[in-house]
Amino acid sequence: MEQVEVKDSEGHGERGVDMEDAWAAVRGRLSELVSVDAFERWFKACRLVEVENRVAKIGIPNEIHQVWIESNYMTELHAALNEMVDEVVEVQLVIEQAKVAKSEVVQESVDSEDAEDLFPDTVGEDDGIEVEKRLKRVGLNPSFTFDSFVVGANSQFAHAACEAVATGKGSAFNPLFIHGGPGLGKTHLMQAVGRQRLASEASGKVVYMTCEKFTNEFIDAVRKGDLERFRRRYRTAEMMLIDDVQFIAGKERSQEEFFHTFNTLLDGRCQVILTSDRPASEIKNLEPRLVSRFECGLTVELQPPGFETRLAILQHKVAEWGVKVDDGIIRLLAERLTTNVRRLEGGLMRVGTFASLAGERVTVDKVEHLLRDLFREENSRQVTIDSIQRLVAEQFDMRLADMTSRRRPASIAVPRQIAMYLSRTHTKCSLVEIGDAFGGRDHGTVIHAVKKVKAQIETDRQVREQVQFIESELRR
Ligand SMILES: Nc1ncnc2c1ncn2[C@@H]1O[C@H](COP(=O)(O)OP(=O)(O)OP(=O)(O)O)[C@@H](O)[C@H]1O
Repeated sequence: MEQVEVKDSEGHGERGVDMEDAWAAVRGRLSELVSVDAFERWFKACRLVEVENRVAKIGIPNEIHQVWIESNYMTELHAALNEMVDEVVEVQLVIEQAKVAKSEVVQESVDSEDAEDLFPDTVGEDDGIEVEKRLKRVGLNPSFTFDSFVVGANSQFAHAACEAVATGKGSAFNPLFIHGGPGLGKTHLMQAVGRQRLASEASGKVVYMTCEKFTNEFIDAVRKGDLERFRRRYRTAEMMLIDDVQFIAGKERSQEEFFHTFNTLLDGRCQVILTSDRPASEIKNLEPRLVSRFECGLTVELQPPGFETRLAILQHKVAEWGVKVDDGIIRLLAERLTTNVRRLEGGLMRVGTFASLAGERVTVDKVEHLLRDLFREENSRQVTIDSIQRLVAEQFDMRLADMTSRRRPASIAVPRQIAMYLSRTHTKCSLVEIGDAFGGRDHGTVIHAVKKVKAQIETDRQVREQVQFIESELRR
């Protein structure tokens, strides 16, 4: 095999070969050394970052790739690098998360002067490769696609809205505001829209950024007296994806700038998608005019997936990653890891890696041991009647003791009924146990409270919003 010579970390070797060419050669060799499946799954989204002093750095998209490649394919990776590039003594896997990669990309673009660099307008001869390149450039994670997102009742509406925006049928959903707890797929769905736009429109000007990044760049631009360039860069986008918008809370000047950027983008018919860990109206210290701008399109929520959906997500990941784990173990993970999808992924990865390395069947005891920290955390996150009572008392500014007292003014009775309703819907406690926890009330009183609050949620907006807010706090 002919070797591609690589000498420095600037992307060029003595023969002017850049990292992309070198990696293409390594990929070619790797595709001969590992199965087609493994190659597609584990090496497609990687790149050669540099080779310096015989140490090769390989950029990988996430921790899962790291565990998997380190456990299974280091020999092949070494061999391919040695044959195609240079004799390397060490291979380092470096996680290039989308959010981090994006920052680097944007920074490069600042240096290279203006907005044109952010949005390459031409597509090369090979559209497929071009799309992958553009994904990287924009900072989108190649694995965040619609195909890899498992839809359940918890995400149906958000998924449908994102698909509509991606296919151009949701232009009225502007901005699209996606909120929900951590690890529930907000970034995944948002980036899937960006990906589709990039894949379908040759000149789609897509920008992905975290709100933290926006704020930092803004502060930097103010410091350098370079606001004009900052504005030029962001106000010419056709699709703007902004992650973790809650980060802007309490930052007055950044909010001011954000407000104007936002207006310019919407006036220019740019599609804006925002994600947040809570609804706009619940972001503390967010200017009311921004709240109302965020709410003027469509707001969708991602909720934690139910058991069936967790099971489906795990089954999908098992197939996608090619891990070998018994169905019984998959069910166990779906039963025990309930808070979010990131945890499900983490649990499955650990179990799958053990199975592959140890080459033995994973037993329930082994899972208990391997995932003991995750299970412990899940247990401590369990919603209890006590945690509900505390939260409701805090929200309604009443004494905790009144949850169990006999006092009956509406300012106490109404929150107490809400707390009973939440105890019934968010814990596995029986009516009798709930009655006991509320000062020894009988189960009929609990049934009455649950019915009443249920009806009020349907008819009374204020009660509905109060209950929804407490529910979102319980999930944190
Ligand atoms: N429905 C789903 N189907 C398949 N994978 C999912 C699903 N939901 C989430 N994931 C996966 O879970 C992980 C976490 O998702 P993501 O980063 O989008 O969460 P997030 O809501 O943006 O979290 P955070 O607020 O912490 O940034 C990702 O690897 C994502 O691919």
